[in-house]
Amino acid sequence: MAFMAAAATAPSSSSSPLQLHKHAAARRSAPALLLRRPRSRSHRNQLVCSLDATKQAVQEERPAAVNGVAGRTDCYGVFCTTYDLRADEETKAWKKVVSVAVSGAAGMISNHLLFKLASGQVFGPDQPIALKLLGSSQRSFQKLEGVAMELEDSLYPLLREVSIGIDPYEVFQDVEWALLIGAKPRGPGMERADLLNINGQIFAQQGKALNAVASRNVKVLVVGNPCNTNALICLKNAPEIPSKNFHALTRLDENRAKCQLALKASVFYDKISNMTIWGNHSTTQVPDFVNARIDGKPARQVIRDTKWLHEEFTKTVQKRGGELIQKRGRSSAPSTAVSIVDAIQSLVNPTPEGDWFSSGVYTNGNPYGIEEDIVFSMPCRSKGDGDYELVTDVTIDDFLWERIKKSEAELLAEKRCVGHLIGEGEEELCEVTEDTMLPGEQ
Ligand SMILES: NC(=O)C1=CN([C@@H]2O[C@H](COP(=O)(O)OP(=O)(O)OC[C@H]3O[C@@H](n4cnc5c(N)ncnc54)[C@H](OP(=O)(O)O)[C@@H]3O)[C@@H](O)[C@H]2O)C=CC1
Ligand SMILES: O=C([O-])CC(=O)C(=O)O
Repeated sequence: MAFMAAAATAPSSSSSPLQLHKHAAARRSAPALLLRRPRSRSHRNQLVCSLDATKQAVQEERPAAVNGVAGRTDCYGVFCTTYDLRADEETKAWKKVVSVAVSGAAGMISNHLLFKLASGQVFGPDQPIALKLLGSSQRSFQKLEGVAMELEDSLYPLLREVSIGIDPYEVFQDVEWALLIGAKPRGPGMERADLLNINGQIFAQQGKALNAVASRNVKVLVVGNPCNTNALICLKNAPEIPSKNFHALTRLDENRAKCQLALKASVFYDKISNMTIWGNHSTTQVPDFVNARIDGKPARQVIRDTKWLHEEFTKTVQKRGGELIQKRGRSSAPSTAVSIVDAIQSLVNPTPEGDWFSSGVYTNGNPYGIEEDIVFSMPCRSKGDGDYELVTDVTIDDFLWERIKKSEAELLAEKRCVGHLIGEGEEELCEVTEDTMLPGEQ
């Protein structure tokens, strides 16, 4: 296990970034240790070297140590610099550091997301952040080092700690947010069932790790596809964390739907509100024009072209990811990163009066009659405390309901495929239907 972390002692809060770099240079040759920030003022001048031998991880699921020595850590650069964070918090009235894990941290989406997180754009200008970057293998460790170097060179004042690792039991320790982006793309000739199984294993392991070591109120956002079913697998493997804390990212679909309505209505997209994506992040998703509003009016009062709404709008949103791949040669990354930011901000800020946002959440007593025990995208509101409630004042007409049932059926089929990963039976032959595709698949 290799790990890189900041610790806390001098320099003082008045240190300039340049001074921090000088300290970094001085520490670059320091022996490799797991450096943890002291938790109290009395420990400020200590470096705590901990190998945490008591961790009860499932050993056979854990990767081998990167440098061949279990518990050894690698530390370099400005994030090894010791500093007095508490003094910073006091003088600048900063909040307590928020600890955020990101898997797939060397991938394309993270390439955009990490810099938004570090800049303060996501959690706010008074919110220092610790980033814990998770890779999948020894091979990826070097890439993570490269990512950490770029973060270091960006001199973000709010970025107080960066650690990298390939063991989720280490990386997820005490994290308050887990942004699970890392997943295998579908390779040539790979069946959807294989994808569900391979990525499902990843999310089962990460769910177990979160259950073992993360904050008891960690918020988990699953991005890696197929994200709804991966989120279900993750939450089923983390029984000690509230199921309500798990989300599958459908915010990109919501943003795409808003863009299409704005284009059709010839308005700027900030005029579109109350946009729901129902169901799976797949080509069965249901972008809801029935409840959407344009400049405060029902979308159907502004866009009178029912055929367009029923046929083109729905299909365009469902297949937007695929169209983008065709044109760009790779799947959406910057817009996905933006939508992850939107999704987090929707949970940490109060939802504007009368509006809502979409998220793939666990169906447990939902008011719409959607099958329970799956992860389904639905309209949510938040008070800004990280939690959410489902919106009840929506109309579901026959058009929507018919399509919602289709997406529900797809998710139930996916759930049957991964029964062996959620403690519900043996591995079964997966029913792959034509509809069971990611937005990016043709
Ligand atoms: N929900 C949504 O709206 C969207 C979802 N996606 C999905 O997001 C995922 C990531 O996309 P993108 O960043 O473009 O993909 P990339 O292939 O660029 O990056 C994926 C990263 O995941 C890492 N990875 C693979 N397995 C694991 C693991 N077990 N633990 C941690 N990291 C792992 C890979 O690196 P390494 O193996 O070297 O560690 C790689 O860096 C894909 O599944 C994609 O389909 C994409 C767009 C929208
Ligand atoms: O299919 C993919 O990997 C990309 C994706 O989810 C999207 O663009 O919505």
